[in-house]
Amino acid sequence: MEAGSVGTDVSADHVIAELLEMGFEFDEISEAIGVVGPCRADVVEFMLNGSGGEQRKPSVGSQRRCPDRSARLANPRGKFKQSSITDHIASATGSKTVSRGGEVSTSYSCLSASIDPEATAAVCSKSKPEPQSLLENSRGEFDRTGKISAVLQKHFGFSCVKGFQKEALDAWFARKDCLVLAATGSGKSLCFQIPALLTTKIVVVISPLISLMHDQCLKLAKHGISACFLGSGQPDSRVEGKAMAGNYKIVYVCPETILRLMEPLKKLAEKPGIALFAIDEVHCVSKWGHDFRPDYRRLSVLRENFCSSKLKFLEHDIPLMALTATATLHVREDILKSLKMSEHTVVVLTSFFRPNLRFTVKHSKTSASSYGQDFQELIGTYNASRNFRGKGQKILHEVEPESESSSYDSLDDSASDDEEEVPDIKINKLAKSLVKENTEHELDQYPGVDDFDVSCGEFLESSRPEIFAPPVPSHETSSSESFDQGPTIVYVPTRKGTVELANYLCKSGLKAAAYNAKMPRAHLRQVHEQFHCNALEVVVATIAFGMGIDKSNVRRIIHYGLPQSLEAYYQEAGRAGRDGKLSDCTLYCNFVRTPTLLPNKRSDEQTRAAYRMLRDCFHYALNTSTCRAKILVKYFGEELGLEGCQMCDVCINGPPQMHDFKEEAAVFINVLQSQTGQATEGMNYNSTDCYRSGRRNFGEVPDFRTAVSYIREKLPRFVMTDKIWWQGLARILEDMGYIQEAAEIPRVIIQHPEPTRAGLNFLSSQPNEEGLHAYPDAATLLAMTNPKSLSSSAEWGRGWADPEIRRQRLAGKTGRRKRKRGSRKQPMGFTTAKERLSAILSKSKRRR
Ligand SMILES: Nc1ncnc2c1ncn2[C@@H]1O[C@H](COP(=O)(O)OP(=O)(O)OP(=O)(O)O)[C@@H](O)[C@H]1O
Ligand SMILES: [Mg+2]
Repeated sequence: MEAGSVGTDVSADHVIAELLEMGFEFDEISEAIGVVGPCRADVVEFMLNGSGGEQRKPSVGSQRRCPDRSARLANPRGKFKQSSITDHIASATGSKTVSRGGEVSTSYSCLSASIDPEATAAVCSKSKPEPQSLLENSRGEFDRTGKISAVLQKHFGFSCVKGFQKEALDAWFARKDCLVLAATGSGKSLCFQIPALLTTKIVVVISPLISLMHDQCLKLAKHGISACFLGSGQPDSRVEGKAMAGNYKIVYVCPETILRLMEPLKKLAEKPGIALFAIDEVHCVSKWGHDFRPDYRRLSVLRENFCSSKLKFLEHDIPLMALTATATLHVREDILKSLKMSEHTVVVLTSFFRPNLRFTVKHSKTSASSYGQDFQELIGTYNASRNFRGKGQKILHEVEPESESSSYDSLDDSASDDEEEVPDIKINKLAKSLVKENTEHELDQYPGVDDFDVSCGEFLESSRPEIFAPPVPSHETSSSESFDQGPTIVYVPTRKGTVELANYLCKSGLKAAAYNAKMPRAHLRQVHEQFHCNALEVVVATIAFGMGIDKSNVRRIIHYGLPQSLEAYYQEAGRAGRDGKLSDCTLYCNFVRTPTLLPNKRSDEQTRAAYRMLRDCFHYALNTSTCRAKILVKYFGEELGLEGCQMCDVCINGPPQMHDFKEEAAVFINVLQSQTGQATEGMNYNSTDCYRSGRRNFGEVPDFRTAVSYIREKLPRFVMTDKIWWQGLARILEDMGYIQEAAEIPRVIIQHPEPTRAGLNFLSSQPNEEGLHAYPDAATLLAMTNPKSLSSSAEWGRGWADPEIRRQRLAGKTGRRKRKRGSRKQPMGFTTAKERLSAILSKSKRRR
């Protein structure tokens, strides 16, 4: 709770609006205001603790009872009253603390204003005495609350820690291992930075990216805290030596390096001591996560080596604190196990919901030919705000008309290297040389590229720490003024895409730069710097740019192409709106193109998991009926309540009309049933009886394409239907549990669907069933509304009805697809691909 940051001077109306937004009931608020007056902190305090002692918490689901909701919905962009992360996470959302033993507690805390010192003491009293160093500056009298408030205020300018930060700090005080799961931008870094300020010991932080370590060290130095980072490149013995001698309060180390530094770290643990090992972005530990880094997995050495049973000088094990914003339940379990975290690990879990992020999905070809349509609005926005700002941007307009000179591929080599030139010209000049190196559709597979040209660095505390001004309450800025400003990050899948799109945006007058792992490190570093000092409007990047980046005013995250997982998507989207103000996260996805996995070495098990993640992501994009924020947090195991976010495209537009898929579903399942030779009790659906003569008649295995081709051939009313439409139906039936994938490794689109028992029951009972009503997904809607065929298979289907064409095609003479020589896939047919399919057959036989 930000006590005092919103003072008593704001009107009662404002306080009421804010607290309604947070989810409190109107009656409660007005009762509290009647007692304590119109101060938000006092009102919350009263509602949580004051009236009858009963704690009440706002439920996320009830967050949207604000009376002005309809006005906001009508004009969400203009007069939207922006909610802030600080409001929702610091004050409103209690964090759940769960020990691995199962103990759960919920807390609402503001150390400086409303915390109950006895409650805090209760946590301490269960633990051993405080470390000596914690007592040093307080004349033997330990005042944890006051001390935390003091360092927080002194170094960071914040008045209080958030609930989940306090939980994590409590775990550290109790010397317990701790897993912190909190939304992007919620402030996880403070959980491990504050301990460094409360003891004479050192905090060691394991972090996956040099750029991330660099940014954090730079900020810490500005806040008067000495720090250094040790990357994986050429070691600098001077910085490393100083770090291992305890000269910096916080030492950031990449996982590869920490494994090399085990012996020096043991000495450091002896003197001056290691207060904590923090493992940031800990989802990188898990093979089931989206950013698996094998070296993260070896970090179990920390628990194994830095315990009192191994190091006799230690009075207790050095606590581990693992932190992430994107870990599913499966990944969380894997983290605890892989890092060998203690049985008593405290799990601090807060909401993953980001109330100020507005999610939208749009259909697009996501190719260079669609830039014009898709980026028109973005270009217009920046150019309009530049014109509005007038003079300040003149220098850029002078450059832009020579449009060649502002694009990557057409800069003049002879341009002077004058130091005084404007930054975006410098970036473009540098980038020009990169174009040739980025012409392939290569992919950046891991965000974990060491994207800086330095492998270590030291950051001494500045003598006059810079105190960041506390965030400006959102009602004090006009949303229409602030929304359009602030930078944009566009994520594209390929390196070539970064250069092409950045080039296009530059030509359209924007200050844009490309960023991918193949570019020279000097360029990457420059883009980082330009981005952070607001010299760039748009960074077009692969996944190499993202994790942990903490720039407060990013207003838009655009994904131009489907990410590989919802974890990656939410992680990247989490770069937006870290100041708590309304920000847009737009995903452009080609609904009719089947997404594919990035080339990568994977075991079968990992491939299966990777396809599952990609499928979940595709289904998110195709969804037309469930709030997007709801799907996203559900993915991380959280329920958002019935109302949803009320901001995403689905909440705003509402679901499409339901469609009765009964007839088509019966036909489809019946054909599949015949393919697999499954018997159905009492099947009497006349229109499809003709397919029941056994699968040998038209296919040897359940096969989606064969089934659809067969339906189009046999039932004239379906001859014009598109494959995309049937894929949509298959998704619905799979969701309902009527069909399942028979292949060992399910892909994004079902390939070998076989009816389940429930599907067969539907088939036998369906003449009496009322209907099979479902929302068509986005691809199905396209197929229903688009008069043109979406997939080339529609044409294939049309021709298929002609016996002669069919004969020719089966003979491979006029095959629709001419496969490259050496291509692994076999042409579709009824007697081919035996090896590949026999595995499926035997699996489906086993199941039966
Ligand atoms: N108690 C607090 N009060 C106000 N602001 C805070 C507080 N704690 C952290 N912040 C601010 O929140 C912002 C985000 O913090 P941080 O980078 O630690 O987020 P994060 O949770 O690590 O996000 P990510 O998962 O994206 O890395 C920072 O700019 C920080 O200053
Ligand atoms: Mg972080």
